[in-house]
Amino acid sequence: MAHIDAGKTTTTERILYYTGRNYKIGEVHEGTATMDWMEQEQERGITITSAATTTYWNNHRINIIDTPGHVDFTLEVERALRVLDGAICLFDSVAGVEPQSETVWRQADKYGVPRICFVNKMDRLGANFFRTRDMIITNLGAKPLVLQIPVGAEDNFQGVVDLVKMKAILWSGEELGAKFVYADIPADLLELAQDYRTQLIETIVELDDKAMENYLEGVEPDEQTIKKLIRKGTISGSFVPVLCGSAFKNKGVQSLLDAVVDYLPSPLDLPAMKGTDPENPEVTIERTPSDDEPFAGLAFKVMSDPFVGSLTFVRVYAGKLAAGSYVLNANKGKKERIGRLLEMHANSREDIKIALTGDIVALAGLKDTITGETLCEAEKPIVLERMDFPDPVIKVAIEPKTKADIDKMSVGLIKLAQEDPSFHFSRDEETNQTVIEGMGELHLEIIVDRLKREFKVEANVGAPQVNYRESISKLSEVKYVHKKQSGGQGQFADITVRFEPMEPGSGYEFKSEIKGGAVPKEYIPGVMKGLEECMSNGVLAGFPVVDVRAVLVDGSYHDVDSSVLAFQLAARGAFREGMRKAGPQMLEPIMKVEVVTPEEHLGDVIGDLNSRRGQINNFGDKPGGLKVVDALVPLAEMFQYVSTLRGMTKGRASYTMQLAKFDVVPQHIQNQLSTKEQPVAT
Ligand SMILES: Nc1nc2c(ncn2[C@@H]2O[C@H](COP(=O)(O)OP(=O)(O)OP(=O)(O)O)[C@@H](O)[C@H]2O)c(=O)[nH]1
Repeated sequence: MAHIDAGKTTTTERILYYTGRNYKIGEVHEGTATMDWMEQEQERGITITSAATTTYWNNHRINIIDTPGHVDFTLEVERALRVLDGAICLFDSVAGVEPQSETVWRQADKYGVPRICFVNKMDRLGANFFRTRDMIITNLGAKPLVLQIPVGAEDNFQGVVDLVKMKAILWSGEELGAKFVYADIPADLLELAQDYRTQLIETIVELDDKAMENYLEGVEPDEQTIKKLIRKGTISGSFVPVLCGSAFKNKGVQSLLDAVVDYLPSPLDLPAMKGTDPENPEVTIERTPSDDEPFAGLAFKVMSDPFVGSLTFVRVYAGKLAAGSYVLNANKGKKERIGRLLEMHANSREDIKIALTGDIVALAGLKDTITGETLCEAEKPIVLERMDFPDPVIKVAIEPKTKADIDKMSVGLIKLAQEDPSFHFSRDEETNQTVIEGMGELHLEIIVDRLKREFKVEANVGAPQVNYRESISKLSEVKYVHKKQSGGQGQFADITVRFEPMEPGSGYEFKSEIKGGAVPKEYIPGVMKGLEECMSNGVLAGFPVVDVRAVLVDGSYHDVDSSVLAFQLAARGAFREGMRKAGPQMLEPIMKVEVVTPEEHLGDVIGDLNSRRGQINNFGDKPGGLKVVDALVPLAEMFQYVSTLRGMTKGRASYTMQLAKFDVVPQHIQNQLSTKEQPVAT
């Protein structure tokens, strides 16, 4: 995991080569990287989908997922971190810890994933290992444990000093299979190496009383104990080991692989996986990671596949999964037959008979299972914790160029949405328009491109629009009576609903405080349904409503005329009235933007950000005489920023942005939005 361009794919290619999976090394810039197998990835030199690959090193099986760095594909990082047991966090040694590294670091924190840092690109002009180490402390708030220091840098980068063995490892060339030798530590590095070795030992003996006692008596732990303690502290998150190298020049990758085996957890090191009983969601169930436990696995990715229809990637958390067997989809309560079981190697595959605890495998031809669902042994059902799916922040209208393509487009959109839960689409029956929603301009551009290439649909695309939200600013309580008596059976429902604002990011919640059956139990689902329907359609301009709790406080019913439908209709009425009285407001996504620019363009960059309603938070210096500007800017003002910035700085500045928060839209813009038409394809 890393910021865009730190070298994830380049490093993964070396790993596949050294572990004997590939016989040649694919290069990202030549469009031949194995892991970037999609055409769009090869053309653009970026990773879009996460390919899962299995390989072996020192008698250990390693499953690798190479994640994208671009923020639009954050879902891929999220699902990889949900199912992997450890991560390598890569840094560009010139740029150090970049904004997207911070984001993925926080994501890894959320899932408690132990990690190793690899300071890559040590061959580049301006490489600085120690500055990057310091930034791990200041920017990530983590505790780095330096296991290697570099021998030379830039053109003269030769290898590393291994502080565990107290030996230099020098690579003798830059050719693919680059060979290395162990050598004595160069004299000019001896003192520095000794300092860092002392820091290393003093940190790890803290984890073991016996080792600490010995150390205080002047006896250092032996190599085996050092490794054991580094492993212990890495898994518990006490520190993060830091290594360095240059993937592109084939230096440092073998020792990185050793570190993966030595320090990152095996699936068997992990605590029992928590889940719930599908029949009774309040009951917690645990599954110990062991082949002897009943099978439980999580589907974390679904990919359409030209040969087998669809491939469902599953991480096995407990037990065994055999080809030809039946399992239960615990979320849906449906049985699925495991036809083919495949071990994936980037885009090739191998049929296997059985998968064991800890394995990541692909299942061919599952019928009902989607991303985030649990497969398990039918007699021992469990629902494992799902993963978080980010909500789309932008949308565009699309329309097939010919009427004949309408059906093909629907098929394509359904398939793409199955693969990618951060992509949504909807069809407005009234205007006959299809709107696609995603995480950013690049995300939607790739979707449209895939529609064209994989589903042969040419589409007209409208201008991107922000996915606004609506919320409320104060509490309101309304009584609403739905009554109809004209002809046929009458309808009656009476409810009182309180609408309460909630913390940003808390979504929507329903609660019932009904006592004594004022609204009978069987009608409450009607109220819930009516409210839920309205939540996707706010009262100001029809945007989804968030951060609201609706509490059903009171009501009454009629013995003959009340029905679920009547309560559903009452809830809709209560929603409309209640929201209007609760100080409704529009929210917009605010992006954290970081621009890196040569000093001479700094004034222009800042002026332009100001004109985009930007709030400049910070200035600073970057290596190479560059300036960095941090700002918060509404996403609505950031469309096409890439070309403006390029024009303004003659292509010398770069920027990244990510979602920081949702904030209230200024009133004059809210007024425009409430009257504006929804997006139209051009
Ligand atoms: N000089 C130098 N260049 C490197 C090194 N590692 C990677 N690169 C180059 O950096 C660029 C980006 O590398 P990638 O491997 O695509 O980076 P990535 O992190 O996978 O990028 P995304 O998937 O797009 O986020 C490519 O042009 C690589 O050749 C290195 O060690 N030294």
